[in-house]
Amino acid sequence: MTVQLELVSEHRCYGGWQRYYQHASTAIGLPMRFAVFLPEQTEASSAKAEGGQPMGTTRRPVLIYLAGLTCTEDTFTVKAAAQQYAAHHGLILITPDTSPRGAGAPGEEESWDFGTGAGFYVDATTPDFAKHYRMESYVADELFTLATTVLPGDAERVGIFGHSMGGHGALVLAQRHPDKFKSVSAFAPIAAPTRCPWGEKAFTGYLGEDRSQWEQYDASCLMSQQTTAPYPGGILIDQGLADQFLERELYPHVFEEACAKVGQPLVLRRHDGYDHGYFFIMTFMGDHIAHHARQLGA
Ligand SMILES: N[C@@H](CCC(=O)N[C@@H](CSC=O)C(=O)NCC(=O)O)C(=O)O
Repeated sequence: MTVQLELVSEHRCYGGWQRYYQHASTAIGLPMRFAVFLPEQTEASSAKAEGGQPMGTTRRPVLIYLAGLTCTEDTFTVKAAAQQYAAHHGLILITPDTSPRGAGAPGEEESWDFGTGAGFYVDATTPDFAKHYRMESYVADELFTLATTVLPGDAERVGIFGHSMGGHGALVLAQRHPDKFKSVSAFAPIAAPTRCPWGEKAFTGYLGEDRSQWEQYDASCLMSQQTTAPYPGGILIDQGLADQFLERELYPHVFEEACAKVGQPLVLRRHDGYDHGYFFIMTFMGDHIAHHARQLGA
């Protein structure tokens, strides 16, 4: 596979490197951007990066983070305080943008909860969106492959987590691709998108009016249909109780019920006073990265 990754910028960080890349995405059919933190355990070097060669010789576990509505690859990178924990455990952290940019689909710029910045990590099937809005394929196939071939990630040790729309993405992609993602966690995920306004709007636009098609991208529906626990090592979810979106959009109790029904171990922690933002996320980031490090054998 010949892949041209354009290094947009790199920054020394906790003994490793924080990098931003752009590339021509085959899944999306447009340029895409992602950020990656390479811990020093990958033996990254700026000389190798300048030469455009794969950097690092030691394959390390990878953790993919999916961000929420309105975010880019930069949001988690600068706001979540995650690199210090990844450096400690020797984990590679990768976070993609949240949608195609400049797809030209009708209505994609009209609202902050649909279209640009709101790809919902699905492969769209409606005619207006099917060509470029293919975020499931982008994350689970293209980014996964980049992370474990061009970048020095270990393909057998990849985990996934995310926040809000990205928490939904993590819980769904993990269940749809358990062969690829060996650990999963989420911050304030949209846990039952077929029941909430954000999910109804996105799924109507990306998947069409037939609600039976939506269930394949609803973490709670997927979990309730499992015959055995897909993640026997456990799933971790943190939820703030002062979250402004909790009642209307998130429904963590529905996912909790689905896990109980199929015997999926779940640690769902509810925290007084925490809202939906990155101060909440950074508070519990160390626990999430430790959860993945344990399950990935980092
Ligand atoms: N613009 C919106 C708020 C958008 C918002 O809160 N986005 C969240 C994710 S929400 C679910 O996916 C986010 O992560 N924002 C980035 C940040 O830096 O906080 C509004 O007007 O309410």
